[in-house]
Amino acid sequence: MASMSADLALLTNYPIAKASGIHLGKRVFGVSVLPRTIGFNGSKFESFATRAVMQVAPIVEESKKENQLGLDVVTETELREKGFLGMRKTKLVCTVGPSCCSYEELKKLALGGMNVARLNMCHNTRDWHEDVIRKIKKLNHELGFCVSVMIDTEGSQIHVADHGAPYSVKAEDGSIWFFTTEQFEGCRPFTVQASYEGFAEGIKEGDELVVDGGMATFEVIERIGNDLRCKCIDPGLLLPRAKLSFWRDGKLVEKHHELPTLSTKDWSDIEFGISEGVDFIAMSFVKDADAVKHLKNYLSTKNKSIKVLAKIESLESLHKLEEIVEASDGIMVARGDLGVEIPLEQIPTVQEEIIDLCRQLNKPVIVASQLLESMIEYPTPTRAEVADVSEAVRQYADALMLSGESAIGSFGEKALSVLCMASSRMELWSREENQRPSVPEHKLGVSLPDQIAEQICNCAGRMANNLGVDAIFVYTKHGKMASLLSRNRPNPPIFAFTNEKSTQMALNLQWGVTPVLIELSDDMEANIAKTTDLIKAKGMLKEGDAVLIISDVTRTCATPTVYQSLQVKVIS
Ligand SMILES: Nc1ncnc2c1ncn2[C@@H]1O[C@H](COP(=O)(O)OP(=O)(O)O)[C@@H](O)[C@H]1O
Ligand SMILES: C=C(OP(=O)(O)O)C(=O)O
Ligand SMILES: [K+]
Ligand SMILES: [Mg+2]
Repeated sequence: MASMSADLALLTNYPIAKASGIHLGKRVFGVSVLPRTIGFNGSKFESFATRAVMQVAPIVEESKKENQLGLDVVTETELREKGFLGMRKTKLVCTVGPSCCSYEELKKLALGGMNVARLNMCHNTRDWHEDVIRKIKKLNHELGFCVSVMIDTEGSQIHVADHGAPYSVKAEDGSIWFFTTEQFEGCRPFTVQASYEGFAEGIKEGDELVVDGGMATFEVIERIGNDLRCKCIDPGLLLPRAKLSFWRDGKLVEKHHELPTLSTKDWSDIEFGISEGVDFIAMSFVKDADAVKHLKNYLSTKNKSIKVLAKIESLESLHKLEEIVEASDGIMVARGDLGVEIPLEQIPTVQEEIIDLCRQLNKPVIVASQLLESMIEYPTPTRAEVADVSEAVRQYADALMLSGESAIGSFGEKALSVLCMASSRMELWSREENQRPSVPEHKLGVSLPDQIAEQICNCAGRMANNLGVDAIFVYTKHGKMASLLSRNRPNPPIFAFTNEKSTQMALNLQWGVTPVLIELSDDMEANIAKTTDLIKAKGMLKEGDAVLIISDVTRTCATPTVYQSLQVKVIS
């Protein structure tokens, strides 16, 4: 007879237990929990992080004094150290949690290359989130960083269940378990609480209940009111807040349509985000374009330019992928929940399809969840994790995201430096050896000016590569031209000069774009002269360097029909 037991001494602490899930997920990941030798690049990662911190610190002070050119301190350091072509293109998002929420810890992540800080509203209190957002704004304001803030809604997670204990619990083969919606304190043997009243609705005898995408599987043997009696048919671990899915005849039983995408709590979190001036709202469990449009309309009535990202994490969202991508300002491939709703072996191809579609439709895309999961616990990643990160970079995702690695892990900074190193390496390889076509076939523009903008950016991308220019400068109000350039994934970095703070913060998520906040006038020649002079004065541009210049703000009365222009300037 099976007994409910805490599994392994290693798994008595919740965060560690969760992290270990990936190692112990028998048929899922099959990586052992044997102590691993730390060698390889361990010391290299460390020295990289230390070096970055040491060298950026004096520049932080300097740039505070005279910062006519709104270039953030981290980019400035990277540019000085590595030159234009050495700049990292892939953007990095870090989830903030208890392991990295102090001012000093956040500063280290900012120095380490965090472009966007993500706050998962599923966890912690309003006061805690407010405190973190204010610290990030303070870092930006006082030390010259440029870290955007994203809140991620809780959404209606109908399939979360808890066994009441803070550690993982083992389900043995043939053991009988009770999944209930009854709320009670503490834990009862063989009893799991489901988070949502209607979780068993539509579920029949013989259906399969799968925990965390395959950690354990049960067969439903009886439905009693809202509750289910189940038999374990594939033993494994139940972690706290485990994700559940139901399967019938090898197909997922879809249930998300039962609840609204944005709950009352989500709306209250959104109001909070608006009042705190966040830059992005990531919507969990998006089912169709309507929810995205609804939130975007709401934000526009409030005159807010907050960007709405749709998280692709359910089968339903895959059915309506194109309309969701079109309606949103960006996408997150939320592999954690997605892996519960589709067979795991489909994740890699689905990820690539989503990334390709986002590029076609010109929306930034983040690849999220379990990128360096073992680093929650260990100071080096598995080789397989580095390969996964590199593959996302090769597929040209705009951004990569850390979850538990930064939120609760002991090696968040190091995990960030692994992302930096692995993405820089793969970007270099892609540039030199990867022959994938750089311009997607899909045409976006409907109006003539939009078509012109798109064609100019497509040509500019090719031209920049063919001419081997050092950098691309784009002058943009709302970021459209900058994103169209980024879409072509050109070799040189794209400097996007804008006079809109919200544009600067939104472009932080876009591949290869360095947003720079600066006063722009109607006189484009004056803008170009001013920005090149400022960059030259900082020693970042020298005689003979070539810059490709694109603008979409030349709609002056003198040249009413010229919407966009493209020129190459060789610095004298
Ligand atoms: N703001 C926070 N406060 C406390 N813990 C957090 C916070 N954000 C994230 N975490 C922890 O980090 C883990 C990984 O984060 P994430 O992947 O965003 O959440 P989830 O596991 O709920 O999908 C969470 O399970 C939780 O334990
Ligand atoms: C990023 C994800 O969402 P969350 O962490 O909010 O569950 C995910 O499911 O992969
Ligand atoms: K969430
Ligand atoms: Mg999720």
